[in-house]
Amino acid sequence: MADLLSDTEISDQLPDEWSRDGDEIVRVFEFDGYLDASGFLSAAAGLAEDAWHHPEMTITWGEVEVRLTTHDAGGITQNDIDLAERLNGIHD
Ligand SMILES: C[C@H](O)[C@H](O)[C@H]1CNC2=NC(N)=NC(=O)C2=N1
Repeated sequence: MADLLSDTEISDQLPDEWSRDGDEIVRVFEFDGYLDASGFLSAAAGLAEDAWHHPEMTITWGEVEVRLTTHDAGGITQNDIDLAERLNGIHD
């Protein structure tokens, strides 16, 4: 199981456009419309399944909010940081 990151490690490693919210890291990805957002959601789900690390994702018109935490560890681990970077990679 992945170890919890320290506050310093989290702040040092937060990927671009992500922020910390307690025991989660969060980013709102923006899109031109609902179908673009849903396409991202589907691709993100594939990356999550591939990583076997699953975020909470909320889709609204033109936005997908992604929240990551490691449930097994009870907080933020390297798994969250790594998946956040991969999600940035399919959006930015
Ligand atoms: C049994 C355990 O829940 C699974 O191995 C995986 C599934 N996906 C997961 N996703 C997240 N975000 N945290 C986990 O701890 C986690 N665990």
